[in-house]
Amino acid sequence: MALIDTASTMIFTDYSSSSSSSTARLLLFNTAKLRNFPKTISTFRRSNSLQFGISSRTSPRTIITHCSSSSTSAMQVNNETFAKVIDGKRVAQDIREEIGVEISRMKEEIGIVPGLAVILVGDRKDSATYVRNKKKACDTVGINSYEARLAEDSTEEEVLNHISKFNDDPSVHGILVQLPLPSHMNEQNILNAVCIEKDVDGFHPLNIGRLAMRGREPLFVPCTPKGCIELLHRYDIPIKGKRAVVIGRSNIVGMPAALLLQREDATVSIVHSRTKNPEEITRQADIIISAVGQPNMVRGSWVKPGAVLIDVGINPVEDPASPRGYRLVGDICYDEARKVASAITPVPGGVGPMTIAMLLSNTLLSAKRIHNFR
Ligand SMILES: NC(=O)C1=CN([C@@H]2O[C@H](COP(=O)(O)OP(=O)(O)OC[C@H]3O[C@@H](n4cnc5c(N)ncnc54)[C@H](OP(=O)(O)O)[C@@H]3O)[C@@H](O)[C@H]2O)C=CC1
Ligand SMILES: Nc1nc(=O)c2c([nH]1)NC[C@@H]1CN(c3ccc(C(=O)N[C@@H](CCC(=O)O)C(=O)O)cc3)C=[N+]21
Repeated sequence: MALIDTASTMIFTDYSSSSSSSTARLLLFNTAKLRNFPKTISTFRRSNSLQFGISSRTSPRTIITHCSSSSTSAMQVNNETFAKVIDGKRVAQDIREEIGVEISRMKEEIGIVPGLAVILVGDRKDSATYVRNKKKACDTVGINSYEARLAEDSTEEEVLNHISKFNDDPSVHGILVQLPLPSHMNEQNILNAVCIEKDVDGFHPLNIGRLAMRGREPLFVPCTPKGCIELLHRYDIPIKGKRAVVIGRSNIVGMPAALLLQREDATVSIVHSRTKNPEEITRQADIIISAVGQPNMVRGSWVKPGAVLIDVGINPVEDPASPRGYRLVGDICYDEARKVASAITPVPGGVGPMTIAMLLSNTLLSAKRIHNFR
């Protein structure tokens, strides 16, 4: 268990008020394995003996570090140029409107309404929130949503039965199994069972394999990496011939993001937890996509002047001033990096909303393909 005192908490809060603080101390949760954060934090709050800490169910590691902007703080008020903010929330909204128009056209012309089925296993609060948000997003564009909720102690077979039912259901065009799954389940078996024509997450090995191969086309591209590239396109940020660095190599974000950048003719390097001197590599990048799950890991000094920064990380950090008791920050130390970069995505309001927009887009794409509608 880690402890933090009230004084540190105060300094931490100062950081959120951004421009006036030159040095801030943050309590950093190691959230790579801590996606049930609202639950975890409410657990902290119930504890009398701790201000906050990491529960034993999650990561044992609490890091306290600095995310300062001291090298540039002298110029903070005057003469400072800030990176353009890549507004994922706005772009996602535009995309949703475009999708809504297409869905109406499809319904009018062939009487088909796309359907998305989500399978949620267990009672993680964050997963339940994501699933609720996906359902709301479906409602706003006119996609029918179907949901299967299974108890934490369900068997793999029960999950496979639901997948099989949705595979066979003609009103379902997309199937998403919310991750992570309970640890007693074999994620590979379950993701393999989703038929590739309905694999709107793009996590099936055949879709990933095709993404990796030249001359092959996946039926679906994973939503988060697709959203990152879409943001670059919509902001007219060139990728071809650029040096791109992806931080993180997970199956769902880092690895497919690197493959997509390569498909866009970037020269790609991948930084992971075993990389030595990652900042030497990131400093060469024209484009950085960070998907690590370490709050504020990428400092201003890691960034080449003028680079474009896409921050996938969603990391909860304690914030007593926030109604939820925490707030979300990215992997990139935003206040430092925006003084060096030419463009940057915020957290929240950057990649997150794009992930959901891409899920809707993949569901529409699937329904169009299945019904041969152009
Ligand atoms: N905005 C969105 O829509 C989404 C956001 N996310 C967020 O993105 C982040 C990453 O998610 P995900 O890919 O699923 O996470 P994973 O934990 O699966 O992967 C994290 C990756 O980061 C690498 N890594 C961990 N620590 C370091 C370090 N200190 N230096 C360099 N690399 C490191 C790991 O390396 P190694 O392989 O060596 O272990 C791993 O490849 C999380 O914050 C998650 O919440 C995720 C999905 C969607
Ligand atoms: N099968 C599967 N597919 C996924 O795509 C998948 C998953 N499992 N498991 C969990 C991760 C995480 N993820 C996010 C989606 C949206 C936001 C999002 O909209 N975030 C908002 C903030 C929301 C808030 O304020 O809580 C934002 O960044 O602005 C974040 C994260 C999808 N994931």
